[in-house]
Amino acid sequence: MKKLKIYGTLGPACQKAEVLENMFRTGMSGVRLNLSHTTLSQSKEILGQVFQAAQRCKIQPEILIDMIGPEIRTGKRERALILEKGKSYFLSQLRFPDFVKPYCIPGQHVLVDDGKMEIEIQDNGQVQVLREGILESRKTVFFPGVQIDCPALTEQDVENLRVAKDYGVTGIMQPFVRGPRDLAHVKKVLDSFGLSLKVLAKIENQDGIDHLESLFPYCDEIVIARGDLGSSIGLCQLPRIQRRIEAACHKHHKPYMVVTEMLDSMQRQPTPTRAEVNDIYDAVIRGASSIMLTGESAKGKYPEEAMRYFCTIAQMALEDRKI
Ligand SMILES: Nc1ncnc2c1ncn2[C@@H]1O[C@H](COP(=O)(O)OP(=O)(O)O)[C@@H](O)[C@H]1O
Ligand SMILES: C=C(OP(=O)(O)O)C(=O)O
Repeated sequence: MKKLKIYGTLGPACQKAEVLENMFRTGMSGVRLNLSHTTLSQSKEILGQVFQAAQRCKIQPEILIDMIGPEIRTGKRERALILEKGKSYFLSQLRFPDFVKPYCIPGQHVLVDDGKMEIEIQDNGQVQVLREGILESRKTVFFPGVQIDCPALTEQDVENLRVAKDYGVTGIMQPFVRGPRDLAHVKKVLDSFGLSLKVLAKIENQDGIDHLESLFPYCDEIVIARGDLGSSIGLCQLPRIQRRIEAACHKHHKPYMVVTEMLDSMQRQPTPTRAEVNDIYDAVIRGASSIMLTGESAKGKYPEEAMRYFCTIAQMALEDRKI
């Protein structure tokens, strides 16, 4: 049986070598750097700490970079914007990228930050808040029912790939894969830089689901990216779609990762919920090849404790999987 890989997302909460060392000691196999929030050259210090911590634990760490790709996000902001239910705000306050402006027509609903917030576009350059929340920097934006065309890789992505070798990157996560063409394009860019990195295809919308099996020859691993996937297909559909993707991967012997909100409550509390411990055990016993923490390790209050729970439960499920 193959070893389970366990990842943590890098961010301000875990950027100390001691914190990273504790995470490696409890069983973390590698890290993911989300390049929607930073660049490789801005992450030199944190990656240096990753290698230092891994070396102390005699681990060769996996370094995954998550590309910007066709993902749509709000702009950077120094201070969070509180969006109150029922209130109106200027669209410009939300800092959507310019290329989505033609789709901002009155009546259009938009999900923000993996659907935590929802707004409706109005006819006076304003939006009304349907589901309230706090809008921080660079959060995901999803227009239900609208096809927005974007390139597979942005210029920033290509620049990050150009220097990937210098930073010890071992794999790339391609967001919102819409079909084999996206992965063929990624492969072409990797080849042009002489990179032979592992390619992980993130399934985040209906296009990805519809083309799933045709992606298998073009990637090393499938990622069930439940954050954006939940917004795209509707949260109530998520469990059945997760299981369908898992079944297709098993049928074709394709490794897959399960990710997002696996220990979400541990961003704020030192212990997980019963549902979360079940989710981790279930994902591993059903055959995930890897699992990953996101906000819990990147910006949560308890990154080490979260990784400890994550690894302990995953290890237990892995032992039970042998039965
Ligand atoms: N490299 C980083 N620098 C600063 N903040 C980060 C970084 N990576 C992640 N974060 C923070 O942690 C949150 C959760 O991480 P992640 O799941 O990767 O992002 P998102 O949910 O935005 O896709 C991000 O929204 C962001 O607030
Ligand atoms: C991991 C995910 O991607 P991102 O953090 O880029 O939204 C997700 O959508 O589940």
